[in-house]
Amino acid sequence: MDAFRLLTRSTKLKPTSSASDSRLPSTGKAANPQLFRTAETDKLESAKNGKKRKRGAAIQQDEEDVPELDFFSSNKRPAASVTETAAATEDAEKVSAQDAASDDDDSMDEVERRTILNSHKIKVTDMRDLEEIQVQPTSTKESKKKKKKSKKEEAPTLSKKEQKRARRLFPEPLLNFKELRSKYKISSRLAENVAEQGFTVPTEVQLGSLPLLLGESSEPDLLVVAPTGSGKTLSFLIPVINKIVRHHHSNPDEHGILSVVVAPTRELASQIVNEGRKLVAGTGVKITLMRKGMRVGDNGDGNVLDENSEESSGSEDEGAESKPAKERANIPVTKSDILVTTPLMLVNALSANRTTTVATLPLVRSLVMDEADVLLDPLFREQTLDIWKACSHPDLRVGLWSATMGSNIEDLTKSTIRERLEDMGQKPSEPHPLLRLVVGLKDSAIPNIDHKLVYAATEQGKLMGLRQLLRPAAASASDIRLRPPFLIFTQTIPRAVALHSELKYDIPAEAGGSSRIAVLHSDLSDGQRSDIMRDFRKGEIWILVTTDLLARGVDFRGINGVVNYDIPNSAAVYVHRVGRTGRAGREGGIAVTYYTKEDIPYVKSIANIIDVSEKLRGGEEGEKSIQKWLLDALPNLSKNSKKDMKRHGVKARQAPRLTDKEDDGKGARGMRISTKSGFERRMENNKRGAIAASRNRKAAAAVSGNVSDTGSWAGLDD
Ligand SMILES: Nc1ncnc2c1ncn2[C@@H]1O[C@H](COP(=O)(O)OP(=O)(O)OP(=O)(O)O)[C@@H](O)[C@H]1O
Repeated sequence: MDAFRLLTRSTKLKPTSSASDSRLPSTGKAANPQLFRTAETDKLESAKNGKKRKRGAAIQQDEEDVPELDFFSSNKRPAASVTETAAATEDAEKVSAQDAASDDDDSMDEVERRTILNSHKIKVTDMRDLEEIQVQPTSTKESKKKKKKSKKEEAPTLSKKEQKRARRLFPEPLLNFKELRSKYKISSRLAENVAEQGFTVPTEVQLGSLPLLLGESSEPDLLVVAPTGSGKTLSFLIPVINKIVRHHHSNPDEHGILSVVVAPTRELASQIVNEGRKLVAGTGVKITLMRKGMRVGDNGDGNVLDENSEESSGSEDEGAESKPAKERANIPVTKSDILVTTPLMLVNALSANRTTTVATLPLVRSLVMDEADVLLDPLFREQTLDIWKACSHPDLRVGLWSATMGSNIEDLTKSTIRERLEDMGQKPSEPHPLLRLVVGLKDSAIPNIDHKLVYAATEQGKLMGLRQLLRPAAASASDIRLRPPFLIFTQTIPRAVALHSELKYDIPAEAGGSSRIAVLHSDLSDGQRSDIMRDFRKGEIWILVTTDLLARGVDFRGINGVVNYDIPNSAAVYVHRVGRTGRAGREGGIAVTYYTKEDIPYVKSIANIIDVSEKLRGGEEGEKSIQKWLLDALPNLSKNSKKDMKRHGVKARQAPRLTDKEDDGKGARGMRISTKSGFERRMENNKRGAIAASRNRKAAAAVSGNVSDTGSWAGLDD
């Protein structure tokens, strides 16, 4: 068969049975959030857990007690639970401390640890040079002993395999959330706040990373690569908050920014603050979202944060920065412990919009980089490194978290840690390792979603395919069925705008009309962006057209699917985009990727990711959507073309930015997103609406007393 015809065959589409509708992410039924485990370790873990439960179940919740999760909203907490009462905290500290004492001697032997970590596909590695590991062994007692064994002489002769083995660590895993208090002695109020989230089982990344960050060994610098939606936020927030609670106890007079969390987008930063607020309630720790106009940096009295400007939320106003110096001096200064920020926002604040040298943040002991690979990518690298270097405390620990991490990022991390120490001329109070924790296969997509790679030939073909997708009611058995809510990704802002204006009249008035579909991108104001995010989370918007702005980190729990209307610029972007569905182990999410003739050179890396994800999932060869013939037939991309694609996307879609006047909402000519004019579609839509309304009136008259279900999603009728 001719190679082109071969390539243009779409992957096999499995009809989605109606039964699968009942297990959609939006139905809110959270499965076990762990992606990898075996029956053998289930038994081992429950045996261990059983032993502990007998001693007291203050924090661990039983399966039956778990509240059902809402249609992609955040967990609700009873108002009373968040009131900050110091007395209650103290009482709880005493009770839980008694519990804690009874659980002390429950450590596992190395075989058990290995079994559990391996079955959850958790791999912990010491990233330092072998010589360093021998001089300063850390982590578990056993690995310490091993490494002490005259490794000095052995090191130069070790084979690569042996070196790998020497670096491998098997720390104790966290079996349940109760252990946070009983074994790791975290603040009782924090432990309660975690328990109130209603989570029953720690996810793999929590299971592996929390003991490393909370254990007795010296806190490491940590690089974590774990699947999308696997609970990394909780994994870094718990240790950061706990460290600050401890700090407040031991240094009651030292207040200021003790931790900085950096995230690439405002949407993600604000989500981290929301998660953080649930965890800090009643602990005395304060978490703040960085906003324009806030004053931060060393004023000689530690780090200050001008909170007056925080109230200027959402708007683009210049806040305190624009106020005369006299007025600014009178602004009451409140101190925050955790600052969550985008890189540019903090660097601008530290350097008066790049007009001065970057001020320091001398009290910061923890720097968390969420989506670290993108923060250290050339796009943000300079700003992120400036922040890293501004954190001048010798005992700073860094955490780098993402679902994807190239080896170049690991190298950059190692060299930055080294350079920073050299520049400072001051040694940390105790030596500590740089560890790497990987869950599953590095840089792979989650195995619990269905991937569909669909050849659409042309731009028009994609639009037709998408419209087909919007009509689940009319779909035949062989079609893909995707129920809202879902996200649609495009390559550029003009294309997102154009696709939105093309689709918005497709939604019948009786189903909510154009208000059900929205577009979100970085050209919108802060206020517009947060309104759209809020409405999508509330379920008022069903379809959100967006750019890679929302590709990373953003957690809409009940999203049923993701449509890559334009193929992603890299395999990593694919992993993050599709990871917006299938969060916390939810099954039933779908990721549809359309590709055209122009895209064929770029599809192989995506097909490979899908192939690996399907292998991780297991199942029959015939059930896989990526067949071997497709992988063999797709061309490989050169290194340079990959780089070019990562930077600019598919060339043909790089629409020159149109001015507002020129923008007809349809993007550049050759790559227009349009089948009919907006006017034609509006007229058609009005006509459809009138017919449907008249049909409804007749039906309502016939069946009196029955409430019509026009608000629910039944697809878009022709
Ligand atoms: N142990 C748990 N059990 C069930 N749900 C959990 C657990 N831990 C976290 N979650 C939920 O899982 C969802 C995803 O978590 P989070 O946003 O931290 O993922 P992530 O690993 O940071 O993903 P991404 O790589 O996409 O940023 C959240 O809704 C969170 O509340």
